[in-house]
Amino acid sequence: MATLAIRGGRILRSDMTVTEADVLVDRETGDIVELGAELAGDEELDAHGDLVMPGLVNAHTHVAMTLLRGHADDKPLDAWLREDVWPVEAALEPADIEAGAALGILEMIKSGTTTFADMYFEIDRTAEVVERAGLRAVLGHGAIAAGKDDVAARADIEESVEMARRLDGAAAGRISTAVMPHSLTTVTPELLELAATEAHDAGVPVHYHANETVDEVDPIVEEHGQRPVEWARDLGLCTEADFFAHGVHLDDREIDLLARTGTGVVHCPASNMKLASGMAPVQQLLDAGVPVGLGTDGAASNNDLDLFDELRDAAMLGKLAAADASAVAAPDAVSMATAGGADVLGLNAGRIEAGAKADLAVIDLDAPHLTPEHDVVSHLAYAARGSDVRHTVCDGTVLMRDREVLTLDEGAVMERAAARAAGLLERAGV
Ligand SMILES: CSC[C@H]1O[C@@H](n2cnc3c(O)ncnc32)[C@H](O)[C@@H]1O
Ligand SMILES: [Zn+2]
Repeated sequence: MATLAIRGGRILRSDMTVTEADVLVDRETGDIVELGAELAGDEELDAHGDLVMPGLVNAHTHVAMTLLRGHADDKPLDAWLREDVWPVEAALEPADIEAGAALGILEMIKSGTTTFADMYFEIDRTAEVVERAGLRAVLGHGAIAAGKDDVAARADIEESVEMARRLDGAAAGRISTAVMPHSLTTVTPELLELAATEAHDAGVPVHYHANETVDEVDPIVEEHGQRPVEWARDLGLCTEADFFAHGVHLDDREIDLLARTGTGVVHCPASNMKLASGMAPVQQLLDAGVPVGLGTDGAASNNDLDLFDELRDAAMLGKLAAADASAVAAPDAVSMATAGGADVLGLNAGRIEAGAKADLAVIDLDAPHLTPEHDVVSHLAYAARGSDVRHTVCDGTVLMRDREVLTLDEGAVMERAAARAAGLLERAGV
C-alpha cells in the first residue's frame, strides 16, 4: 500500500468537533485508512497549525461558465438567460468548454473544493479536464427543449442519457454522472418523464433546476394545478438519488414531500441573491430532514467558484429568510458544504473517517482574519476564504501543496481561458 500521511494538524470531524490527529491515506484506493497520532506515510503533507477538513462539495455549477464571468450582471434570471447568456452559449465551441472548465477547476482546487456537480454542454471536454486535474465530479449533459422542435429536444435528452451511461465511472471512478434536463419549465413533461425513466434504468440520478423563481413556479401551478415538486414527483423526478438546484420557492407540502422521498436540494445562495430569485427556506429544509448541499451555480451568476463564500452566504441568508439569527448556524453551514453535499450526490465523501474517500482541504489558520480562535467552525462559516486553503487532496492524491497547484499549469490555464473568452464574445457578436 502506498500511503500519504497528513501530519501535525487538527481534524474537523463530522460532528463538528476538532481533535488533534494525523490522517493516513491509501493513495491507491484513495481512501482514508486511519486517524491517529504519529502516523507515517510514504508521502507526507505538513499540517502543523492547520485544520484538516473534508474537501468542499460544490453540488451545482456550470463550470465552463467561468468564461462568462462578469459578462452579464444585474439582471433577473429570465432576462439574464435569454438576453445575455443563451446568445453567447450558442457560439460556444468545444475548446471553450475545455478552457472554461480548466479555469473553474483551477479556482476550485485553489479554494479547497474537491467535488463538483456540473450541468453543461460538451461534457466530454469537462471530463478530460477532470481526469487531468484530479478532482471528483458528477457530470451531465444539460438538455433543454426551449427553442427546439420535438425531434431535436428528444435527441438532446437522449444525448444526456448516452453521456451519463458512457462516462459513469470514468477517471478511475472519480467521475460519476446524472441525466440532466435543464428545468421543469424548459423541458416538456414527456421528455422529463423519459429522462427519469432512462436515468433510473441506467442507475444514475436526475439533476435539474426547480423552484428557482416565482415566474417559474406560477405557470406550473396554473397549468397543472400542482406545486412544481409534486409535479416533478409525478413525473418520476423525486427519488432518493435525484437532486435539484435552488428550491427557493417551496411550500410546506413540498418540503414534506422532499423529506419523505429523500430528494436532495442544492442551495445556491449567491446566485439566488444576485438574480434576486429569493431566499430559500434552508432552516425549514434542515429541520424537516431534507438532504441539503451547497452550490455556487455558474460563475456568471455568482461570480466566483469559492465555496467558502457560499458557506458564509448560506449562514447569513438563512437567518434573514427565517427572521431568526439562530437559523443556519455555523455547524449546519459547514455540514452542508461537506457531508451534506456528498450525501446529496450519493458519494462516500465529505467526512474525515476511516473508509471514506480521502478528499481533504488543509486550512492555514495563521491569518489576521482568523485571529483569535475562539471557535474554528465559526471561522470556517463566517471568516475563512478560499485563499486560506494550503493543501488540497482528492482521492488520496495531492492536487495542491503549499498553494501550488500540481496538476494544472496555473498561468497557462488563465491565459488560455482569457483568450477563449474574448474569442467567444467576438463570435457571439457582443
Ligand atoms: C443546459 S446546460 C445548463 C444551462 O443552465 C443555464 N443556467 C445557468 N445558471 C442558471 C440558473 O440559475 N437557472 C437556470 N439556468 C441556469 C446555463 O447558462 C445553461 O444554459
Ligand atoms: Zn444552475
